[in-house]
Amino acid sequence: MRSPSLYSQDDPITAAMKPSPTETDSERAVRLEAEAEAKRISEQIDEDLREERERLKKKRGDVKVCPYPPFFTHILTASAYRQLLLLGQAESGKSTLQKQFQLMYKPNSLDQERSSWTAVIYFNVVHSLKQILNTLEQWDDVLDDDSGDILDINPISSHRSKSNGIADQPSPSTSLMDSNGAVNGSPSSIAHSEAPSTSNNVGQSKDAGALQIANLRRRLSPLMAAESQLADRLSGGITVSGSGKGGVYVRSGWQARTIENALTKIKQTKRPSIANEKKPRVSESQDFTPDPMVQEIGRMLEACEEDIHELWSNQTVKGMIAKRRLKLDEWSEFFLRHISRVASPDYVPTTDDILHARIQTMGVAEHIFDVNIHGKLVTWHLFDVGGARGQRHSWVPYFDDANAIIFVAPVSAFDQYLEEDPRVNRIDDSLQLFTQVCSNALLKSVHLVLFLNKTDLLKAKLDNGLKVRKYITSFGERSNDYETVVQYFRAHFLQVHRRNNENRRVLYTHFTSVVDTKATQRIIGNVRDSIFRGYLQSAALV
Ligand SMILES: Nc1nc2c(ncn2[C@@H]2O[C@H](COP(=O)(O)OP(=O)(O)OP(=O)(O)O)[C@@H](O)[C@H]2O)c(=O)[nH]1
Ligand SMILES: [Mg+2]
Repeated sequence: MRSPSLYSQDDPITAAMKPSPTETDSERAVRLEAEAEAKRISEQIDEDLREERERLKKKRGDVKVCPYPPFFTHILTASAYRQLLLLGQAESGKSTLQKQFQLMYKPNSLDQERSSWTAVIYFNVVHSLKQILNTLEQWDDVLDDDSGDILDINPISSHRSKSNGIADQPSPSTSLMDSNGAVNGSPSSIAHSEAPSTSNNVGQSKDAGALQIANLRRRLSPLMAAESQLADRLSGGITVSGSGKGGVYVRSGWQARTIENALTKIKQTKRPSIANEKKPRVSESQDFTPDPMVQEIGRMLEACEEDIHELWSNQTVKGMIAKRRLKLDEWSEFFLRHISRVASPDYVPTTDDILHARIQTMGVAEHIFDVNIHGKLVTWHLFDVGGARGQRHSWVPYFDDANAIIFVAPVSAFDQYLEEDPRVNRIDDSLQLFTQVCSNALLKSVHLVLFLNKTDLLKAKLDNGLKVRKYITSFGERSNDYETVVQYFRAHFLQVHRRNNENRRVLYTHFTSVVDTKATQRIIGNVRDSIFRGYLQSAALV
């Protein structure tokens, strides 16, 4: 059983990387093997990226012709090549933020890769269904004597005394949102409301419920079998140890490879007609190469749409979510709620779908944008890193040339634990990581921006009655409202910064929900301006 979190300032670097004191020989062997494997893959990626950077340096046309007076030209020329790192733990929202940069500065490129996100979204759906079915199976005997099909009005009562460990798993979850349809807009239309069982028909209704789940399991089994095919397609066949929760890691440029790897090259220059305004527009000129395997899984999804609805609206499933026995990933709910659209035959991911899609970053992915700063084009090289512990050593080679860092910390994660080490609260891990970043000698002059992210999910959790003090004991008796909670977390990050700020640099903080395009793009604009102002200040011009 994990103890509640109390952030400690004691040597967080060692604390973050320390193996368990009770680690057995076999666990140690597994850990060392996993670390060696992660290191090997990471080195290969570093090598690929180094080559790519060399190639880019050679053809660097980043410095644009500038009509400014000579001294100003010098400043803009020197600043014309900027490196921006997105750092933070796994699932914090770095890649989602990168997509917002892409939307803002290179919208066409998102259009070009739109179709490759279909496989990711199918994978997210199939994986979520598997998670539901597996959890149902694990709770089978408990449900027999616990009427799991009756909704619990108190979503945080987790009935741990009966737990077989599932409720303690560190799966990130916004599943609480489900317990209150009014808040999250869960489609009450698909939640068929069965009358609660009376004492006379309890046994019968349980049998019927079990039969219904068994039938669904059978009908959905071909789809479940497709999960590994999708994972293989996305990862290019590379399995990374510690992928956790059955997730998939992808390398830089996976979008192009996914399409390239498709077995046939059917060029389709015209997309199906798009009647609905909300449907995405795929560039007419774009070559679209459907992957037959992904198409086949699309057909399976279409055929199983009713079954997926039935499972998602099943009272036992809803009850388990409400009781937090089933902790679905936050993106699961988004796609299951939109299953009719996702399972439709002419499905093309919307921008919102792409922002909610989940795929783990392996190593470091570089993205290049031309950013307009006061009429000048400055080329930004944005590095989106993998945030899982096994990936973090690959960040260091990028520290030397970094000009700015956006550190992304998910404040909704106060009730979640690291996939890599279920004893570590995610907020603790973020604080430890932020300490490392603030105190790193290579980064002491880097412009530092902090995104306290996933504020939408934090709000939903607090609205659903989740108590911060249950997970963060130092929170004490403070009020459990959104403003108090975010300011409390912010104060902790500011304290870390203050304690590690020999250079007296400014820390810019923003409360964000990076799936919110309008708000995030406004913040990106602020960040861009603050980076530029910081540069001019350091050049003593203002
Ligand atoms: N609701 C909500 N979801 C978010 C937010 N930020 C990220 N997400 C979702 O969280 C999941 C993880 O986000 P990613 O951007 O993939 O996380 P990451 O930091 O790149 O993770 P790694 O690549 O593993 O290091 C995705 O499904 C996102 O859609 C947010 O502010 N609100
Ligand atoms: Mg990522």
